[in-house]
Amino acid sequence: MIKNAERNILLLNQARVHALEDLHKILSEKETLQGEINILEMRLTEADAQIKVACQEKIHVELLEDQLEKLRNELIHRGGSGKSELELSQNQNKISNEEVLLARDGRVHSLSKEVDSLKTENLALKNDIQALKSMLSNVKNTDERMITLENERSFLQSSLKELESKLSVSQEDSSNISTLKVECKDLWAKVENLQLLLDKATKQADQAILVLQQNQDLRKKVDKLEESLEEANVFKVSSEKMQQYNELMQQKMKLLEERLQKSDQEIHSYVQLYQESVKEFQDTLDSLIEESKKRASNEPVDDMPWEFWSRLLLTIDGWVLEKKISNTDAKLLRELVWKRDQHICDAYLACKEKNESEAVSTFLRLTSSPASPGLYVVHIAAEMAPVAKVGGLGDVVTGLSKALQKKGHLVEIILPKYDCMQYNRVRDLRALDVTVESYFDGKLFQNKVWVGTVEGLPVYFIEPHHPNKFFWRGQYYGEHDDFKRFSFFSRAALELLLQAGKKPDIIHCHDWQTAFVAPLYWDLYAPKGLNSARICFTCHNFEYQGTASATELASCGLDVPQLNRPDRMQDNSAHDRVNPVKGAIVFSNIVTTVSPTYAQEVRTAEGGRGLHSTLNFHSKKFMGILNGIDTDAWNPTTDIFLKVQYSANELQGKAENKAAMRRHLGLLSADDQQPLVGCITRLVPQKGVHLIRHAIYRTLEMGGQFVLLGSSPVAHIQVNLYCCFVYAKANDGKEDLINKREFEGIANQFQNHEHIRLILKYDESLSHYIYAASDMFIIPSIFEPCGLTQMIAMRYGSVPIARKTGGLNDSVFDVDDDTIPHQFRNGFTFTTPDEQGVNGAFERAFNLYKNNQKSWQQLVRNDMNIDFSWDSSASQYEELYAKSVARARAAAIHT
Ligand SMILES: Nc1ncnc2c1ncn2[C@@H]1O[C@H](COP(=O)(O)OP(=O)(O)O)[C@@H](O)[C@H]1O
Repeated sequence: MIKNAERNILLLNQARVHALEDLHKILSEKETLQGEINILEMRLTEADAQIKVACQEKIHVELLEDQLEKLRNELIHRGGSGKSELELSQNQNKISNEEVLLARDGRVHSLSKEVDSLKTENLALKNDIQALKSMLSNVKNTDERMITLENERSFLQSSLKELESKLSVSQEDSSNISTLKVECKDLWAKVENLQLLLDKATKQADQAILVLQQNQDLRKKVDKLEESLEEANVFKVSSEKMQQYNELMQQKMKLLEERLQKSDQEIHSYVQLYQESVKEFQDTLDSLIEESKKRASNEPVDDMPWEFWSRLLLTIDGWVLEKKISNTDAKLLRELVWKRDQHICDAYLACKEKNESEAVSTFLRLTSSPASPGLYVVHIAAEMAPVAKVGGLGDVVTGLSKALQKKGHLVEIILPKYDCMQYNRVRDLRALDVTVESYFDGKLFQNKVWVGTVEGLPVYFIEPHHPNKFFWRGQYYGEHDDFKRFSFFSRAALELLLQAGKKPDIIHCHDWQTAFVAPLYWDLYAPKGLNSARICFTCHNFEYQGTASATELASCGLDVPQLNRPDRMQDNSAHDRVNPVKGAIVFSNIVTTVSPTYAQEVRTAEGGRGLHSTLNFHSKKFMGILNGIDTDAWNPTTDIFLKVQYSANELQGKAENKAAMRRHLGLLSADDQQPLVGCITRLVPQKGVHLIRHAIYRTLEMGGQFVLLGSSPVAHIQVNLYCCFVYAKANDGKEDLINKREFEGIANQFQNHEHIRLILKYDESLSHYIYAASDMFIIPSIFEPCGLTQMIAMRYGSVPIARKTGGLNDSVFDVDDDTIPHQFRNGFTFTTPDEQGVNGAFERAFNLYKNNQKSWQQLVRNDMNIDFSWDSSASQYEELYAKSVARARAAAIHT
């Protein structure tokens, strides 16, 4: 701004100098013209005087002519009476008349000549006057111009003064800013110091609480001892009373024993009844499952041409002849073909892209377990899209389950029944007529069990009847008792499986919230008979480990001294704390994370958040599988949230969504070719919030538009400072609060801006719309376990600009990276998470968009055609599950 102002002042000064020069010229011109006018006026007066003299002489001449005429007439008159005398005198007169006439003629002639010359001079003078008049009017015009120039000059001077004052104000501002920056730095340093102090204080407070608790326990014991001492004293005083008291006590004990027996009998009968109903429920379920399996396996596939079945038979025959399969296997396979069995049809279609030996083993799998074509997988999770979704975890649970279901496995999901769920996305929700009792804090609590389908998947919702109303909090996470809430849920979920007599092959738990399942399963539930399963644990983000004071683990019935050990659940950095994620790594059969690059990163000290040594120790069972996306839910050709559906072959629809969204958000929509950058994210430090902020300003500088849809993981973060503090302590939420506040500030700054819009909330439908409307999508994460937004963005034709980390490194490949084959290049990447990194990638993206629309459109089409479905990732999970189950079965046979 200062530079602009200075440039304007310079221009104004130049204009002022020019105007003054013009003024001087005009003034000198005016002076010379005035001189000329004066001379001409003098000459005019002279000419007027001459004209006057000439006129007088003319009058005189006319008088003379009259006299002459009169004389002539007299002569003629006299000539008639005395001619001879007269003739003489006449002749004399004639001579004298002639002389007079001659003289007169000469004068007349010279006079008329003079008159003529005067006339011509007069005429010339008139012309001169005319010319002078026109010059005079020109001069007047110049005068007017001069006046307007003068006005302009004064106006320019006033704006110059204004600019000068602005300049001084902005100079003051900039000096203020620099002092503010210095102050800010100081403040940050102070904040950091305070944080350190806070951490210390928190640790001390924790220790103090422990000591306090121990003190309280001791005090209770002392109180009890004192009480019993007093009692003993009282009883000592009167032994009679003591005897009576003993008798009374014995009677009471008898009564109590009788009542206990009765209630035991009652409970027993209730338990029996309950077990019967559970068994009934399980039987019906099993028969339904059996029935559906039978139906699935018995129902012939009718929509395949006979040619298909014949080709299949010939393939099998070929393999027998080539001795690739045994006769018995061939017989079984032929039978499946004759029955036009769905599984062999699926197997054949799945093998299309595979080589022959892979195809043979796929077919042989059908013959080895014809009765059970798939696995029984139960997911126990805290999120599931779209009913209960905070971030990617929800998407993964639904996407992976749907893909496994498509591959022929039986998949079920167990979720908490949150009050804030999207109930309209659950079909046929109903409460079962049974309740499941589960243990917590030394007591048993009832759990109501609800069932319904979500995206075609069977889901069980657990509603605990616990006085703390664990899932009636209006939000999913961020409560002070999250550790209790989710350890309770993990145990209740296993209880449901046990009491319903289910025999899953795989129990798949996710993130710290359901990580308790792994130790609970092996320590408590396998011994109780729920022992058919292998445990798979997926960590979607090692940032969140849910550590808590070791004593808290006892609430869900786990043995604290047994588990708070360095090789089990003890946190690697705080030995009085337990770490659920570490527990799940130790106790699970399969441990995965959500991308191969992230799997490598978390095995290093920088990336593992304290768990790298545990992961390295258990590396044999640990691997990274890149997430997919649910391509049904994220499909621009069918997406109901869009203004217009579109596909890679018909990109006009995308442009229409862009125009409609700009109108919807009140952004300027004059120029279709103005690039629109999108960003949809949780506003947490992991996502590179400072780089998102930078990207907003950079977009503006480069002539683009920016739309941010950002949510805070803690809904009440702005309003409830106390909760924030609690959350900050438990989950490092302090920075989230700062980020959220900062973005609120930026959102306000750009409230009515024509190129920027910041929407700070969670909005599923708007997210779809933004993916469709944007041309580019920024993901500048500091670290990113997998990231789904880059894949969704590409599916909607929005080209990603991403930092090379974690799953982004496994899914976004730079258009200018020569080490990557052309067909895989799909976006713009940068390595260092700083402003230069963002700028470089941004400039390349903007450059291609603005200068080479043809290539850009091709890139968009390529991105939209990439297969990000769960298909191949689900196959990897399938393989891990199958291997683990096979190992367990083999081990069972050997024992
Ligand atoms: N503010 C928001 N409104 C709607 N959806 C959001 C919002 N923020 C993130 N999402 C969605 O959450 C998912 C983010 O998944 P991912 O990229 O794995 O990040 P994370 O799980 O770390 O939040 C995507 O489906 C994205 O569309």
